[in-house]
Amino acid sequence: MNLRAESDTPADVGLDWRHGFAALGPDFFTELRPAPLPRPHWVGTSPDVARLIGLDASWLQSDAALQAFTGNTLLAGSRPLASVYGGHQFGVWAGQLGDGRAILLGETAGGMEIQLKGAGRTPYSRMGDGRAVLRSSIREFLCSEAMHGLGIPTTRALCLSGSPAPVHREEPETAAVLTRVAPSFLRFGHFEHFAANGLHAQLQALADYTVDRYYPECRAAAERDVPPCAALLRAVSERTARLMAQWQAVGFCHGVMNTDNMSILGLSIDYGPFQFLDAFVPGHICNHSDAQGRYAYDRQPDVAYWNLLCLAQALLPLIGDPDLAMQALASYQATFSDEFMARMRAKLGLLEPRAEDAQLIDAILLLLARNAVDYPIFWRRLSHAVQRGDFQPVRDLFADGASLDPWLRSYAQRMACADPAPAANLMLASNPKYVLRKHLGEQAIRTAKQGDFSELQTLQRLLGRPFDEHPGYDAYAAFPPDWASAIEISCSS
Ligand SMILES: Nc1ncnc2c1ncn2[C@@H]1O[C@H](COP(=O)(O)OP(=O)(O)OP(=O)(O)O)[C@@H](O)[C@H]1O
Ligand SMILES: [Mg+2]
Repeated sequence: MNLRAESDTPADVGLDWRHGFAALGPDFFTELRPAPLPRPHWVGTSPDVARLIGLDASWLQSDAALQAFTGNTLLAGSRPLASVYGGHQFGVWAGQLGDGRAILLGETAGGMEIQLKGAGRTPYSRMGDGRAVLRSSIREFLCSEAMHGLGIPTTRALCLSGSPAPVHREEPETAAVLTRVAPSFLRFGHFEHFAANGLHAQLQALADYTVDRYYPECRAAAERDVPPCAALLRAVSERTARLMAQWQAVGFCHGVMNTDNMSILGLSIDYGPFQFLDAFVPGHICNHSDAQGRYAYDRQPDVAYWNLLCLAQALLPLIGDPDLAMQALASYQATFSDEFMARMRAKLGLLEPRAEDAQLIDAILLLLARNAVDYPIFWRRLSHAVQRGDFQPVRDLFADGASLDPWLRSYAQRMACADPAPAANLMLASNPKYVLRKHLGEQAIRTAKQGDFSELQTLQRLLGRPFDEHPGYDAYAAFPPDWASAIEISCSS
């Protein structure tokens, strides 16, 4: 088969481009073409994301789209490049990492960057092969769209293609290319790279670009005697705090919160060894490679703050005064707490805040942890219990149902004057019925490896609207099977 990468006329699909990042110049990236991948086939597409970037959703089904988004042909007007970044991995400065396997095609006129992950080696690939495997790409495809369905800021997934090309990880696997979309793929690690190398002019240019393009309100801060970079740090810190609150409330464990996996826009990015909690185990470690539990579920808000300290350190040459940098981070904890409380109140159906809510929330989280209760099922059952006035199905989740009764009495008192209907509606819109449990992703992977993508499509549909009932699909909202606990997810992808 002719792989066409070097020869074909670029496919013109009417996308207008503006290439904001590329305008920064060659210190920030290397221009290169994606490496061709033989005999590609579709694994999944997202018409919603196609519409988001102004792409004809029916064209997305075509062979021309398949070739373009596998990197075998170029899209007219695109300007492929791999960017350079660094990062702290598991708390240790890892030096230059850069994008070893993601190639940015450019930015659409509508302001969305399009990136191919797994599109071949780049100058930043180090020892890697530049590829991504089908297994991990399916997890990223589904989780990106699941997070969006949950209303949590995230990179999006436009499409996923597979190929019989072999890729070696712990065992032989096959290659895949994920096309993802976000306003920007800039990470804390981009700033750290230039700071660590003393490239302050480039650091300034990157910060100016980020402020002008994504945080224009930070310029106005200069008029109030706050340097724009300090205002930027504060804005990133607050977005990150809100993201952490959303992750914690929904029971999402990222698994590899290195600074190169922290988005400068506060998006969830890099769906590697992630997991949505089944049982509520606060110290749960989802990454099999994380022996110390650095990225355990309950450590995530603190890790994010540590990562923000790294960002502050990187921006210090531009901010000048360490006190100003620390002041910029000062609102992190309060922003996290406020947002977390707001999310948990919604989960409990509490329409207006009251001082005693923190106690009610702490108490239920403690009970859930002591009894290792299934986290999504607890909240969904509680929502139905409020709706129907029957709390027995909630009590049934606890080995000793009576141990929940004192809390249920406090909760009933708190809800006493409230009309249950709006409370239940809020709860049903805040407590998803469907989350991408580890075993559901695994089922979709197993069937996809046999060439059957129906399971993936079903999950895509359910997780895209996770608060809806979807009659007939209760099995996807059930307890995990016994074999789920044996699935081990590592950094290998
Ligand atoms: N197979 C590979 N070949 C080349 N580079 C790789 C490979 N796997 C990972 N890398 C690079 O190593 C760095 C750290 O990897 P990490 O697993 O955090 O990210 P990732 O999964 O590649 O992707 P992303 O963060 O873009 O979602 C990244 O910069 C990535 O480009
Ligand atoms: Mg990464």
